[in-house]
Amino acid sequence: MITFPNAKINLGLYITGKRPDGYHNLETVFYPVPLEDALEIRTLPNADSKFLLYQYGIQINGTAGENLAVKAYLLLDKLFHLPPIEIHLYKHIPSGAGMGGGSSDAAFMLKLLNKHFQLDLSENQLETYASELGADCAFFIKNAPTLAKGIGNQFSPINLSLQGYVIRVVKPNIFVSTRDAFAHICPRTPQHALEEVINLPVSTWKKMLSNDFEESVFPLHPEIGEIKETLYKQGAIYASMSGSGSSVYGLFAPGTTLPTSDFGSDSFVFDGKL
Ligand SMILES: C[C@@](CO)(OP(=O)(O)O)[C@H](O)COP(=O)(O)OP(=O)(O)OC[C@H]1O[C@@H](n2ccc(N)nc2=O)[C@H](O)[C@@H]1O
Ligand SMILES: Nc1ncnc2c1ncn2[C@@H]1O[C@H](COP(=O)(O)OP(=O)(O)O)[C@@H](O)[C@H]1O
Repeated sequence: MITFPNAKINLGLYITGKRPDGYHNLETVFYPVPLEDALEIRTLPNADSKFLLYQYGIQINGTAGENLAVKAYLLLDKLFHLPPIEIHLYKHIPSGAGMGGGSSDAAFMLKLLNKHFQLDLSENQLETYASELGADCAFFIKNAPTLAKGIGNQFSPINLSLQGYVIRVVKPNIFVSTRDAFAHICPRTPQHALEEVINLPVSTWKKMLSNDFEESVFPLHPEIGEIKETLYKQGAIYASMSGSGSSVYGLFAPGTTLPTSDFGSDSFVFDGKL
């Protein structure tokens, strides 16, 4: 059985406070983007090990046991004693990009196992398991535009459609660790309420909507800020870094033909339609 875990972008991201457990409270809107990995599982009868992981496409760091798709399998295996499986993971979503690729693989693995082994888990149960695997992981269960608060795991659905908008995502060859990006942040209350700004026309977002991580990440890596400027020069209505970086996206009016891009041979570029 196969599934296609997609990426997300953050529309606005405000770090509002630091909690006693070291995590940060934030406010953001997660929006799904049609840049997809491919994740396939097959039951392995008479296998010696619980799982075999085959990985293709973009390389990611870490051992098989550290892979979030595997962690998702092991989480449900602990509870439901699943048969051994073979996992094929084709990575298209760059990691360390702020696009939630690893979290998406984990959430889609939970959904895939639920279906494949008929576990009959509800969306709420899947969200609860997903939140054990990463702060933004549960978003990918419903995978619909969501306002997130708390540590990024308290969700309210929002009525927002960017359908038809053209998107360009650029990920330079720079790895920004989410943990390090948080370490340089000074939490504050946002100037404009995110719930309100997100309902305003996209043309107002340039002035009204921002990502607090840009202030901590752009000075360390000016190339990332330059990509945002380039996307505006190319005609983006709104451009921003996604999550804790290092990817930057531009939203362009429906029907836009994007100019040819030259962000350097080291950069990953995705052009698509929302
Ligand atoms: C902050 C966001 C916004 O979208 O960044 P991106 O991952 O998208 O870049 C996400 O919510 C991230 O979610 P996720 O990537 O799952 O975070 P986790 O693995 O749970 O946490 C990585 C590290 O970030 C820090 N962390 C994470 C979330 C949070 N609300 N406060 C934190 O301080 C912690 O130091 C934690 O050890
Ligand atoms: N299936 C996976 N895909 C991508 N990254 C993974 C995966 N499993 C574990 N990781 C690890 O998770 C970290 C963050 O990856 P990812 O979630 O893609 O990025 P981001 O947090 O920037 O959105 C990376 O350090 C990577 O090694």
